Amino acid sequence: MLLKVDGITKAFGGVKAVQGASFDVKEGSITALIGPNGAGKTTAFNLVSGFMRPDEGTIQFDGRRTERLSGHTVARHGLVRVFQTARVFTQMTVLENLLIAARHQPGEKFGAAWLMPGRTSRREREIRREAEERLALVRLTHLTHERAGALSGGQRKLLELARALMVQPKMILLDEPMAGVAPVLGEQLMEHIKELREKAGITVLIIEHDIDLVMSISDRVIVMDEGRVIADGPPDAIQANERVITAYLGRNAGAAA
Ligand SMILES: Nc1ncnc2c1ncn2[C@@H]1O[C@H](COP(=O)(O)OP(=O)(O)OP(=O)(O)O)[C@@H](O)[C@H]1O
Repeated sequence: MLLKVDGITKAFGGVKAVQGASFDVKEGSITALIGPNGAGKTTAFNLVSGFMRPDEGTIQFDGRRTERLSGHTVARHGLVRVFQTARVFTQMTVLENLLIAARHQPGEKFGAAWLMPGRTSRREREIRREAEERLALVRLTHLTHERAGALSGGQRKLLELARALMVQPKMILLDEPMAGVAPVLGEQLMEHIKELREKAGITVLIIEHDIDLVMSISDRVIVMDEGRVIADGPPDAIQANERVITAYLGRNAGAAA
């Protein structure tokens, strides 16, 4: 197991967003985290990625306890979060967005020298080649020198994904990557996610509301409801699970009433 989450709890005032949730993510898997609105999925992501500290419980990533570490440190250990809203630098080109991300790699001490023509070392050329590879992986090569601000929402998400890959993560957390993306680009994005696992061996944990998509892409599905993990298993078993059906249908019936 690459990630082991044991009994994490997080409350905001009186609201227990996550209540003693435990789950594991196997190395090399695509695992989906699903559940009705307010189930605690985003809070669980915040805890796992070091953006928040749990009130209780432990988190182990790649054999190391991480629940007290900052998001920055967790990312340096190889667990990187890709945001629902792409946070690209709009004034920079697509390529520059990736080069900047590489600066935060462990061991990178130099400044923005490689953004200046004529001052490229071997390492800088390597980084540039890596950036070009990442852009090819998400099919953005044709936009390499375009200003990031000119990209569509879906393209920005692909850029954000490529940027997260610049730090060579072992695992990425994707929060609703399909939200607001045109269907054609969404399908491509899914293909890229599968390729990440197949070609780069990256482990993926994904929050996604589109159940059909979750069922088609993931090896395992973890279901949360009211801050707890209520089911965990392969997609077909989850689809047939009575507690899961009740959690979703019960909520929908309530909303319709
Ligand atoms: N920073 C916060 N302050 C107060 N309450 C919060 C905060 N973050 C989350 N909550 C509450 O915690 C509960 C779980 O929220 P969370 O966003 O983790 O659920 P979710 O499963 O990601 O939902 P959605 O699918 O709607 O994004 C909700 O009741 C939410 O209102």
